[in-house]
Amino acid sequence: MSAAVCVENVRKIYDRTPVVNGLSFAIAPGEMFGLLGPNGAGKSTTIRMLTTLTRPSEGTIQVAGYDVRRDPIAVKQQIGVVLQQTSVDLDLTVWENMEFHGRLHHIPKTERQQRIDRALTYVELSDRQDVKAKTLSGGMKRRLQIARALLHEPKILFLDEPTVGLDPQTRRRLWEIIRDLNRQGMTMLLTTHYMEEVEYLCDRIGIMDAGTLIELGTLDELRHKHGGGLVMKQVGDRWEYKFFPDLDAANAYFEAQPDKTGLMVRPSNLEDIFVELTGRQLD
Ligand SMILES: Nc1ncnc2c1ncn2[C@@H]1O[C@H](COP(=O)(O)OP(=O)(O)OP(=O)(O)O)[C@@H](O)[C@H]1O
Repeated sequence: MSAAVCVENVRKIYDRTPVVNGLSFAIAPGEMFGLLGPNGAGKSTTIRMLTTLTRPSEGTIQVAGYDVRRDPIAVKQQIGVVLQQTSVDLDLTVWENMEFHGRLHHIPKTERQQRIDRALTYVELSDRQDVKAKTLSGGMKRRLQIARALLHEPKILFLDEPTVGLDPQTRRRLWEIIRDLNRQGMTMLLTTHYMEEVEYLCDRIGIMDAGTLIELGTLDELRHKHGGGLVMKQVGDRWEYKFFPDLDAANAYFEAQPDKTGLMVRPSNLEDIFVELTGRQLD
C-alpha cells in the first residue's frame, strides 16, 4: 500500500535561511505519527507545507497520493487540519462555523446537516450548537476545530499542538477523541511538546531539531537504541544523566557506586531520550 504521506528531501527557506532542511519521512495509512522537537525546530513549518498552507522551497511532498505543489486542491479535499491558533470564527455560532465549512466543501444541504449533527455529537458540543464560538472555553474551541476538520470526511488529520494550553482533564478527553479517530482508521500526524502525549498516542515518533529529523522510530525502538535505563545524579540544583542499554545495567552501575548520595536509578522515558538527542543533556 502506498504511503499516506511521503516527504522527500524537503527544504523550506525563509529569508535565505533554511528552517526545514533535507527532511524525509513517510507515514503509512492508518498510522498515528508524532512529530516532536524543541521550539523553532520546524514542526509547524512542516505541517504548513504538508497541508498546502506554504510551499516547500525544494523537494517533494505527497499527501494521500497527491503532490502538494501540483495538486493542492485535491490535497485539501483529503485532509483535515487543526492548527495551533484557534481558527474558528468567534462571531459565528458553533453550528454556523460548521455550516460555513460544509458549504466550502460543497456538501449537499441534507447530508451537511446530518454530518454536522453527527460531528457535534461526537465532540460533545451539541448542547452548544447555537451559542457564539467566542463564548466557548479553550477546550471546547479545540473540539469545534476537530469537528469542523472532520466534516468533509478527510483521510488524514493534521493536528498542530492540539492540546497546548488545556487543563489535564480536557487534554485527556481530546486524547480519547484522537485515539478513537485513529482506531477508526484515520491517518494522523500530530506535533506536540508533551512527551507523554506522544508516548500515549503515537505509533511512531519523529524527533526534529534545526529543521531536520534527528531520530525516527517506535518508542520501543528509540528506547532500545538510546538506552532503557538511566542513572541520575543531583549536582546542586540540576541533574546529570547517564544512559544504559537497559534497567539491569543501570542498576548494576548504581549498586557498584560506593557513594550513592544524590543518585537515582529508573527506566528511561521519551523525555530523557529527547533531552539527550537535542543536546539538553546535563552531563
Ligand atoms: N513566515 C516565516 N518567515 C520567516 N521565518 C519563519 C516563518 N515561519 C517560521 N519561521 C522560522 O522558522 C523556524 C521554525 O519555526 P516553526 O514555527 O516551524 O518551529 P516549531 O518547531 O513549530 O516551533 P514551536 O515549537 O515553537 O511552535 C523558526 O526559526 C521561525 O522563526
